Amino acid sequence: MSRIRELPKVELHVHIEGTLEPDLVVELAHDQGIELPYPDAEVLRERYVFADLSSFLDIYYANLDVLRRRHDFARLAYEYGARAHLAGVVHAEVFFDPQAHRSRGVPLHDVVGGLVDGFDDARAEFGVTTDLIACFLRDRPVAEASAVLDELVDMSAPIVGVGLDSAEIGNPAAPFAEVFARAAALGLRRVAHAGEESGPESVREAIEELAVHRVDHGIRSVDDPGVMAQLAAHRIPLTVCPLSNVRLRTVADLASHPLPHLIEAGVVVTINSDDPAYFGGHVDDNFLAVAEQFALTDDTLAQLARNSVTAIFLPQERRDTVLAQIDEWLAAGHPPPVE
Ligand SMILES: Nc1ncnc2[nH]cnc12
Ligand SMILES: [Zn+2]
Repeated sequence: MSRIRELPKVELHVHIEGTLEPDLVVELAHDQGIELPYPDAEVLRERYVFADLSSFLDIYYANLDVLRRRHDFARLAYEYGARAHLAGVVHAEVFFDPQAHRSRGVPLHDVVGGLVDGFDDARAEFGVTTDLIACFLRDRPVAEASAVLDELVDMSAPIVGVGLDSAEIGNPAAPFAEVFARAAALGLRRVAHAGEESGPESVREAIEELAVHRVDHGIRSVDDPGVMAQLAAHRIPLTVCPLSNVRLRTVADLASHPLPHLIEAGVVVTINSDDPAYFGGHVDDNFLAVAEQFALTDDTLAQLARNSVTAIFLPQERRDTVLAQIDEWLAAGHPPPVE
Protein backbone atom coordinates (compact mmCIF):
# COMPACT_ATOMS: atom_id res chain seq x y z
CA MET A 1 0.00 0.00 0.00
CA SER A 2 2.63 2.47 0.97
CA ARG A 3 4.36 2.45 -2.42
CA ILE A 4 1.07 3.37 -4.12
CA ARG A 5 0.46 6.01 -1.48
CA GLU A 6 3.87 7.47 -2.25
CA LEU A 7 3.07 7.90 -5.95
CA PRO A 8 2.64 11.70 -6.32
CA LYS A 9 -0.94 12.29 -7.34
CA VAL A 10 -3.23 14.99 -8.59
CA GLU A 11 -6.91 14.50 -7.84
CA LEU A 12 -9.37 15.95 -10.34
CA HIS A 13 -12.68 14.46 -9.31
CA VAL A 14 -13.61 14.75 -5.68
CA HIS A 15 -16.73 16.42 -4.31
CA ILE A 16 -15.87 18.13 -1.04
CA GLU A 17 -19.37 17.27 0.19
CA GLY A 18 -18.59 13.64 -0.61
CA THR A 19 -15.69 13.69 1.86
CA LEU A 20 -18.08 14.26 4.79
CA GLU A 21 -17.41 11.20 6.96
CA PRO A 22 -20.18 9.79 9.19
CA ASP A 23 -18.13 10.65 12.29
CA LEU A 24 -18.01 14.29 11.23
CA VAL A 25 -21.76 14.33 10.43
CA VAL A 26 -22.45 13.17 13.98
CA GLU A 27 -19.90 15.54 15.53
CA LEU A 28 -21.20 18.62 13.69
CA ALA A 29 -24.82 17.67 14.47
CA HIS A 30 -24.00 17.27 18.14
CA ASP A 31 -22.16 20.58 18.16
CA GLN A 32 -25.18 22.42 16.78
CA GLY A 33 -27.95 20.55 18.58
CA ILE A 34 -29.22 19.04 15.33
CA GLU A 35 -31.22 15.85 15.87
CA LEU A 36 -30.30 13.01 13.56
CA PRO A 37 -32.66 10.18 12.52
CA TYR A 38 -30.06 7.52 13.50
CA PRO A 39 -28.22 6.86 16.78
CA ASP A 40 -24.58 7.01 15.69
CA ALA A 41 -22.05 7.14 12.86
CA GLU A 42 -21.89 3.36 12.57
CA VAL A 43 -25.62 3.09 11.83
CA LEU A 44 -25.34 5.91 9.30
CA ARG A 45 -22.47 4.12 7.56
CA GLU A 46 -24.49 0.89 7.43
CA ARG A 47 -27.00 2.77 5.28
CA TYR A 48 -24.40 3.36 2.59
CA VAL A 49 -25.63 0.59 0.34
CA PHE A 50 -26.74 2.15 -2.92
CA ALA A 51 -28.92 0.83 -5.72
CA ASP A 52 -27.87 3.59 -8.12
CA LEU A 53 -26.75 7.22 -8.34
CA SER A 54 -30.05 8.71 -7.20
CA SER A 55 -30.29 6.55 -4.07
CA PHE A 56 -26.80 7.77 -3.16
CA LEU A 57 -27.65 11.42 -3.89
CA ASP A 58 -30.64 11.24 -1.51
CA ILE A 59 -28.33 10.46 1.44
CA TYR A 60 -25.54 12.77 0.21
CA TYR A 61 -27.89 15.78 0.11
CA ALA A 62 -29.58 14.86 3.42
CA ASN A 63 -26.24 14.74 5.25
CA LEU A 64 -25.42 18.29 4.14
CA ASP A 65 -27.85 19.57 6.76
CA VAL A 66 -25.00 19.61 9.31
CA LEU A 67 -22.91 22.00 7.19
CA ARG A 68 -24.25 25.38 8.24
CA ARG A 69 -21.43 27.56 9.54
CA ARG A 70 -18.34 28.87 7.81
CA HIS A 71 -16.15 26.79 10.08
CA ASP A 72 -18.07 23.60 9.21
CA PHE A 73 -16.89 24.06 5.64
CA ALA A 74 -13.39 24.92 6.86
CA ARG A 75 -13.27 21.70 8.88
CA LEU A 76 -14.47 19.64 5.93
CA ALA A 77 -11.83 21.13 3.63
CA TYR A 78 -9.05 20.73 6.18
CA GLU A 79 -9.92 17.07 6.81
CA TYR A 80 -9.84 16.37 3.08
CA GLY A 81 -6.45 18.08 2.75
CA ALA A 82 -5.04 16.00 5.61
CA ARG A 83 -6.34 12.71 4.17
CA ALA A 84 -5.35 13.64 0.63
CA HIS A 85 -1.81 14.26 1.83
CA LEU A 86 -1.72 10.71 3.25
CA ALA A 87 -2.91 9.46 -0.14
CA GLY A 88 0.04 11.11 -1.87
CA VAL A 89 -2.02 13.94 -3.36
CA VAL A 90 0.04 17.05 -4.06
CA HIS A 91 -2.70 19.03 -5.82
CA ALA A 92 -6.46 18.66 -6.09
CA GLU A 93 -9.14 20.42 -8.11
CA VAL A 94 -12.08 20.06 -5.78
CA PHE A 95 -15.78 20.25 -6.67
CA PHE A 96 -18.38 21.91 -4.52
CA ASP A 97 -22.15 22.21 -5.03
CA PRO A 98 -23.12 25.84 -4.32
CA GLN A 99 -26.84 25.24 -4.95
CA ALA A 100 -26.99 22.43 -2.37
CA HIS A 101 -26.05 24.98 0.32
CA ARG A 102 -27.67 28.14 -1.02
CA SER A 103 -31.04 26.35 -1.23
CA ARG A 104 -30.73 25.61 2.52
CA GLY A 105 -30.11 29.27 3.29
CA VAL A 106 -26.36 29.01 3.80
CA PRO A 107 -24.70 32.12 2.29
CA LEU A 108 -22.28 31.25 -0.51
CA HIS A 109 -19.85 33.62 1.11
CA ASP A 110 -19.64 31.27 4.13
CA VAL A 111 -19.40 28.19 1.92
CA VAL A 112 -16.56 29.50 -0.22
CA GLY A 113 -14.88 31.39 2.63
CA GLY A 114 -14.91 28.30 4.84
CA LEU A 115 -13.55 26.03 2.14
CA VAL A 116 -10.74 28.49 1.42
CA ASP A 117 -9.93 28.75 5.16
CA GLY A 118 -9.69 24.98 5.50
CA PHE A 119 -7.67 24.50 2.34
CA ASP A 120 -5.29 27.30 3.37
CA ASP A 121 -4.67 25.55 6.69
CA ALA A 122 -4.16 22.20 4.97
CA ARG A 123 -1.72 23.71 2.50
CA ALA A 124 0.27 25.34 5.31
CA GLU A 125 0.45 22.07 7.26
CA PHE A 126 0.74 19.44 4.53
CA GLY A 127 1.79 21.30 1.39
CA VAL A 128 -1.27 20.07 -0.56
CA THR A 129 -2.53 22.75 -2.96
CA THR A 130 -6.15 22.95 -4.08
CA ASP A 131 -8.34 24.80 -6.53
CA LEU A 132 -12.11 25.00 -6.49
CA ILE A 133 -14.59 24.08 -9.22
CA ALA A 134 -18.23 25.12 -8.70
CA CYS A 135 -20.63 22.47 -9.99
CA PHE A 136 -24.12 23.25 -11.20
CA LEU A 137 -26.81 20.72 -10.35
CA ARG A 138 -28.20 19.39 -13.63
CA ASP A 139 -31.53 18.43 -11.99
CA ARG A 140 -32.17 22.04 -10.97
CA PRO A 141 -33.30 24.88 -13.27
CA VAL A 142 -30.74 26.48 -15.58
CA ALA A 143 -31.78 29.91 -14.27
CA GLU A 144 -30.61 28.88 -10.80
CA ALA A 145 -27.21 27.85 -12.17
CA SER A 146 -26.98 31.17 -13.93
CA ALA A 147 -27.82 33.08 -10.73
CA VAL A 148 -25.18 31.10 -8.84
CA LEU A 149 -22.57 31.96 -11.46
CA ASP A 150 -23.48 35.66 -11.08
CA GLU A 151 -23.21 35.41 -7.32
CA LEU A 152 -19.84 33.69 -7.45
CA VAL A 153 -18.52 36.31 -9.86
CA ASP A 154 -19.89 39.18 -7.75
CA MET A 155 -18.13 37.86 -4.67
CA SER A 156 -14.90 37.21 -6.63
CA ALA A 157 -15.00 33.58 -5.55
CA PRO A 158 -11.61 31.97 -6.23
CA ILE A 159 -12.88 29.27 -8.59
CA VAL A 160 -10.90 27.94 -11.56
CA GLY A 161 -13.83 26.38 -13.32
CA VAL A 162 -17.41 25.20 -13.42
CA GLY A 163 -18.80 21.69 -13.58
CA LEU A 164 -22.10 19.86 -13.91
CA ASP A 165 -23.18 17.09 -11.59
CA SER A 166 -26.15 15.39 -9.83
CA ALA A 167 -28.70 13.06 -11.43
CA GLU A 168 -27.68 12.41 -15.05
CA ILE A 169 -30.59 10.38 -16.41
CA GLY A 170 -33.34 12.64 -17.72
CA ASN A 171 -31.27 15.80 -17.18
CA PRO A 172 -29.35 16.56 -20.38
CA ALA A 173 -26.37 18.90 -20.49
CA ALA A 174 -27.42 20.93 -23.53
CA PRO A 175 -29.70 23.38 -21.65
CA PHE A 176 -26.62 24.51 -19.70
CA ALA A 177 -24.75 25.52 -22.87
CA GLU A 178 -25.37 29.23 -22.36
CA VAL A 179 -24.23 29.23 -18.71
CA PHE A 180 -21.11 27.31 -19.69
CA ALA A 181 -20.43 29.73 -22.56
CA ARG A 182 -20.71 32.59 -20.09
CA ALA A 183 -18.28 30.82 -17.75
CA ALA A 184 -15.90 30.37 -20.69
CA ALA A 185 -16.09 34.08 -21.50
CA LEU A 186 -15.18 34.78 -17.88
CA GLY A 187 -12.03 32.71 -18.32
CA LEU A 188 -13.30 29.71 -16.35
CA ARG A 189 -12.52 26.10 -17.32
CA ARG A 190 -15.36 23.66 -17.91
CA VAL A 191 -15.91 20.07 -16.87
CA ALA A 192 -19.06 17.95 -16.67
CA HIS A 193 -20.20 14.60 -15.35
CA ALA A 194 -21.29 12.53 -18.34
CA GLY A 195 -21.44 8.89 -19.29
CA GLU A 196 -21.65 7.82 -15.64
CA GLU A 197 -25.18 6.38 -15.78
CA SER A 198 -26.26 7.60 -19.23
CA GLY A 199 -24.69 6.33 -22.43
CA PRO A 200 -21.95 7.66 -24.70
CA GLU A 201 -24.34 10.20 -26.26
CA SER A 202 -24.20 12.05 -22.95
CA VAL A 203 -20.41 12.31 -23.28
CA ARG A 204 -20.71 13.60 -26.83
CA GLU A 205 -23.27 16.16 -25.66
CA ALA A 206 -20.95 17.46 -22.91
CA ILE A 207 -18.09 17.80 -25.40
CA GLU A 208 -20.12 19.41 -28.17
CA GLU A 209 -22.61 21.55 -26.21
CA LEU A 210 -20.52 22.56 -23.20
CA ALA A 211 -17.04 22.50 -24.77
CA VAL A 212 -15.65 20.79 -21.68
CA HIS A 213 -11.91 20.41 -21.03
CA ARG A 214 -12.46 17.14 -19.14
CA VAL A 215 -15.30 14.64 -18.81
CA ASP A 216 -16.09 13.38 -15.31
CA HIS A 217 -16.57 9.59 -15.31
CA GLY A 218 -17.23 9.14 -19.04
CA ILE A 219 -16.93 5.36 -18.68
CA ARG A 220 -19.87 4.63 -20.99
CA SER A 221 -17.78 6.09 -23.84
CA VAL A 222 -16.59 2.52 -24.36
CA ASP A 223 -19.99 1.77 -25.89
CA ASP A 224 -19.34 4.04 -28.89
CA PRO A 225 -16.13 3.81 -30.93
CA GLY A 226 -16.85 7.27 -32.36
CA VAL A 227 -16.86 8.87 -28.90
CA MET A 228 -13.73 6.93 -27.95
CA ALA A 229 -12.00 8.26 -31.08
CA GLN A 230 -13.18 11.80 -30.28
CA LEU A 231 -11.76 11.60 -26.72
CA ALA A 232 -8.45 10.16 -27.87
CA ALA A 233 -8.00 12.48 -30.85
CA HIS A 234 -8.73 15.65 -28.87
CA ARG A 235 -6.99 14.35 -25.77
CA ILE A 236 -10.01 15.07 -23.59
CA PRO A 237 -9.26 13.47 -20.21
CA LEU A 238 -11.72 11.29 -18.33
CA THR A 239 -11.76 11.54 -14.54
CA VAL A 240 -12.57 7.92 -13.74
CA CYS A 241 -13.65 6.87 -10.23
CA PRO A 242 -13.56 3.05 -10.10
CA LEU A 243 -14.79 2.44 -6.53
CA SER A 244 -17.64 4.90 -7.08
CA ASN A 245 -18.69 3.01 -10.22
CA VAL A 246 -18.80 -0.25 -8.27
CA ARG A 247 -20.70 1.20 -5.30
CA LEU A 248 -23.23 3.00 -7.55
CA ARG A 249 -23.57 -0.14 -9.68
CA THR A 250 -22.72 1.57 -12.93
CA VAL A 251 -20.47 -1.47 -13.41
CA ALA A 252 -21.31 -4.99 -12.23
CA ASP A 253 -17.99 -5.34 -10.40
CA LEU A 254 -14.45 -4.03 -10.61
CA ALA A 255 -13.38 -6.90 -12.88
CA SER A 256 -15.79 -5.69 -15.56
CA HIS A 257 -14.79 -2.02 -15.25
CA PRO A 258 -13.91 -0.60 -18.68
CA LEU A 259 -10.68 1.01 -17.41
CA PRO A 260 -8.36 -1.34 -19.37
CA HIS A 261 -10.29 -0.70 -22.60
CA LEU A 262 -10.11 3.06 -22.10
CA ILE A 263 -6.36 2.90 -21.51
CA GLU A 264 -5.83 0.61 -24.48
CA ALA A 265 -7.78 2.94 -26.77
CA GLY A 266 -5.41 5.78 -25.93
CA VAL A 267 -7.87 7.82 -23.87
CA VAL A 268 -6.28 10.14 -21.28
CA VAL A 269 -7.56 8.30 -18.21
CA THR A 270 -7.15 9.63 -14.68
CA ILE A 271 -7.96 7.91 -11.36
CA ASN A 272 -9.99 9.67 -8.67
CA SER A 273 -12.22 9.07 -5.65
CA ASP A 274 -15.51 11.00 -6.34
CA ASP A 275 -17.14 10.77 -2.86
CA PRO A 276 -14.62 8.93 -0.69
CA ALA A 277 -16.68 9.04 2.53
CA TYR A 278 -19.39 7.01 0.77
CA PHE A 279 -17.60 4.71 -1.64
CA GLY A 280 -14.98 2.99 0.48
CA GLY A 281 -11.84 4.87 -0.29
CA HIS A 282 -9.78 7.88 -1.26
CA VAL A 283 -7.74 8.20 -4.42
CA ASP A 284 -4.94 5.95 -3.07
CA ASP A 285 -7.52 3.22 -2.42
CA ASN A 286 -8.80 3.63 -5.98
CA PHE A 287 -5.27 3.29 -7.38
CA LEU A 288 -4.67 0.23 -5.22
CA ALA A 289 -7.94 -1.43 -6.23
CA VAL A 290 -7.31 -1.08 -9.97
CA ALA A 291 -3.61 -1.96 -9.62
CA GLU A 292 -4.59 -5.24 -7.97
CA GLN A 293 -7.61 -5.99 -10.14
CA PHE A 294 -5.84 -5.41 -13.44
CA ALA A 295 -2.26 -6.24 -12.36
CA LEU A 296 -1.10 -2.78 -13.46
CA THR A 297 2.64 -2.23 -13.66
CA ASP A 298 4.45 0.69 -12.07
CA ASP A 299 4.82 2.15 -15.57
CA THR A 300 1.05 2.15 -16.07
CA LEU A 301 0.40 3.58 -12.61
CA ALA A 302 2.91 6.35 -13.27
CA GLN A 303 1.25 7.03 -16.64
CA LEU A 304 -2.16 7.33 -14.95
CA ALA A 305 -0.65 9.80 -12.47
CA ARG A 306 0.99 11.74 -15.33
CA ASN A 307 -2.33 11.90 -17.16
CA SER A 308 -3.84 13.76 -14.20
CA VAL A 309 -0.96 16.22 -14.24
CA THR A 310 -1.46 16.98 -17.92
CA ALA A 311 -5.18 17.52 -17.24
CA ILE A 312 -4.84 20.11 -14.46
CA PHE A 313 -5.64 23.78 -14.72
CA LEU A 314 -2.21 24.95 -13.53
CA PRO A 315 0.76 26.48 -15.33
CA GLN A 316 3.29 24.20 -17.06
CA GLU A 317 5.94 25.00 -14.47
CA ARG A 318 3.93 23.37 -11.69
CA ARG A 319 3.10 20.44 -13.93
CA ASP A 320 6.77 19.90 -14.65
CA THR A 321 7.53 19.78 -10.92
CA VAL A 322 4.94 17.06 -10.31
CA LEU A 323 5.97 15.13 -13.44
CA ALA A 324 9.56 15.08 -12.13
CA GLN A 325 8.29 13.75 -8.77
CA ILE A 326 6.45 10.95 -10.59
CA ASP A 327 9.63 10.07 -12.51
CA GLU A 328 11.50 9.89 -9.19
CA TRP A 329 8.85 7.53 -7.81
CA LEU A 330 9.17 5.31 -10.85
CA ALA A 331 12.97 5.27 -10.67
CA ALA A 332 12.87 4.37 -6.96
CA GLY A 333 10.96 1.22 -7.90
CA HIS A 334 13.65 0.19 -10.39
CA PRO A 335 16.92 0.54 -8.49
CA PRO A 336 19.96 0.06 -10.75
CA PRO A 337 21.44 -3.46 -10.48
CA VAL A 338 24.18 -3.76 -7.86
CA GLU A 339 27.57 -4.46 -9.50
N1 LIG B 1 -20.95 10.49 -8.63
C1 LIG B 1 -21.69 11.60 -8.77
N2 LIG B 1 -22.41 11.79 -9.90
C2 LIG B 1 -23.16 12.87 -10.06
N3 LIG B 1 -23.28 13.83 -9.15
C3 LIG B 1 -22.60 13.69 -8.00
N4 LIG B 1 -22.52 14.49 -6.92
C4 LIG B 1 -21.70 13.89 -6.04
N5 LIG B 1 -21.25 12.74 -6.53
C5 LIG B 1 -21.79 12.59 -7.76
ZN1 LIG C 1 -18.60 13.02 -9.21
